[in-house]
Amino acid sequence: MTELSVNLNAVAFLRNRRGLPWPSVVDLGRIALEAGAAGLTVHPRPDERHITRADVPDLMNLITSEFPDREFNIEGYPNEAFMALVEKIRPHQITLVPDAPSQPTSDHGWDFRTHAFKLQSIVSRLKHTGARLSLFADPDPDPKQLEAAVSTGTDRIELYTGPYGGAFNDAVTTAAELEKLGQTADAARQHGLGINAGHDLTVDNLPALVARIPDLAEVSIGHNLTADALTYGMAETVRRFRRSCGQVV
Ligand SMILES: CC(=O)[C@@H](O)[C@H](O)COP(=O)(O)O
Ligand SMILES: NCC(=O)COP(=O)(O)O
Repeated sequence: MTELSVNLNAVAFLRNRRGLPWPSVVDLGRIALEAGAAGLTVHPRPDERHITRADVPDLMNLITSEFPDREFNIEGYPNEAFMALVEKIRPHQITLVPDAPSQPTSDHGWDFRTHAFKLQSIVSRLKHTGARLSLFADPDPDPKQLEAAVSTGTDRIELYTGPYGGAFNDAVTTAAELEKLGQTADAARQHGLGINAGHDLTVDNLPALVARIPDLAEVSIGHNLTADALTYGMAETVRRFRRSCGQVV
């Protein structure tokens, strides 16, 4: 079954517009978990444009104290500050992305052939936290790329679905991007890697993705989910996204 992890970045972005404590990422995270989300995801970027480092222990405490059967996934670039944060928090999953500090968003995965050696020591160090490791990956079924990903010691890759999600008004490109994702997932499976996915996923594009990648373990979704929550509320939105993942709600 494909699990849904709710990314709270956009909630934090709205909160940060003013020096006020609402909307609360903890309160919205609680509603999402009560509605059946398998976990929460945050991406505490160096500039704290949305999720701050202070948010992270509050959200981990929410899960460990109120939802001990759910997961906390922390995403980020493995600089020393990020490594120290996740080593202190010890989340259930750590997702490493190759983002530069100034990047507007995550818009590409790791080039494993270039970065495997660097990632090996980072993955090895972070495994001592007890977390599952996931590495952000472009849709690229090249066996050399997947072999390099395996050499890092990672448990999973997270397929970058931005090009797929961004082609929402172009059926031909959508189909082509979906097949690239599917072929990459097929290759990853053959190499023993678990498969996550994320970026610009919606209730409309999720069903085809889950159908093409039936063992897709987890999708992490924030931007469009938060937009829908403005219309339907967080609880009903989580239920809508869970149904789009094929879950019986
Ligand atoms: C890795 C990924 O695609 C997203 O989880 C990322 O966290 C998006 O970052 P922003 O919310 O800052 O755009
Ligand atoms: N890893 C993807 C994620 O957590 C959220 O991406 P998006 O839904 O905000 O594009």
